[in-house]
Amino acid sequence: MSKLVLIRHGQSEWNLENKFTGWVDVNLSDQGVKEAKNAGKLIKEHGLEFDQAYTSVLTRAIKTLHYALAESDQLWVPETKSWRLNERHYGGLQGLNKQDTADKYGDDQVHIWRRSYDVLPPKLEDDSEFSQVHDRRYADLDPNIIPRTENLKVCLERVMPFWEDHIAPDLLAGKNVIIAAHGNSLRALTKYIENISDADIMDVEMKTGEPVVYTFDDQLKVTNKEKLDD
Ligand SMILES: O=C(O)[C@@H](CO)OP(=O)(O)O
Repeated sequence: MSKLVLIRHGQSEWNLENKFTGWVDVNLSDQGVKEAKNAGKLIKEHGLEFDQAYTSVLTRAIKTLHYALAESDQLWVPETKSWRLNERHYGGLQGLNKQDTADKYGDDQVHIWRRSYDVLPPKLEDDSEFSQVHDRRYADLDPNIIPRTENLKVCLERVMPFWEDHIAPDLLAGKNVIIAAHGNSLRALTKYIENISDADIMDVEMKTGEPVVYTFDDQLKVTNKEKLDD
């Protein structure tokens, strides 16, 4: 039996400002730091011990992982960062205020962009200040693979190779794994793990800083799911 803990990063500065974030590398807010530390406290209280940690290449998720591991006395756990765990790329919406965008395009359109499984937001131009095409952290990625926009379907397609190559083999080897990532990259993983339909995934939300604990049998079937809160 192995355990997998998923944590969405604590509240970010752009969560607080209600801006579409995606691949833009914003920091945790003060509240987000508190949430990340509280996640570590809950992990410790529940006696969860990890063999491997994974996170994205975005500061808000990396810091959340570190606060949670530090708080549970496990900062030593081996960790791997991957762009495949990054937030869903929000395309041309990155950097825009969500309420202003709803006022301009309507609540329904914004809900479709945010939660539909397969509708793509408009593409982000490469010369935008919110583009990642010239970001050094993606220098060894084929520039054509760097997203210009993603929906949840595309996000799931780029998360899955990481599941197949890293996470699933760890769980099958009996390791306990923690992943600190993002609302939508974790919704994508949740869809796969729980076999949620394209329609039903629209209603699944991840709370910031709330650890979700799965227990798997040796065939990688979920035998238990628990959300840790105070
Ligand atoms: O802005 C984002 O990148 C995400 C997560 O904060 O927002 P949403 O809730 O719209 O998926």
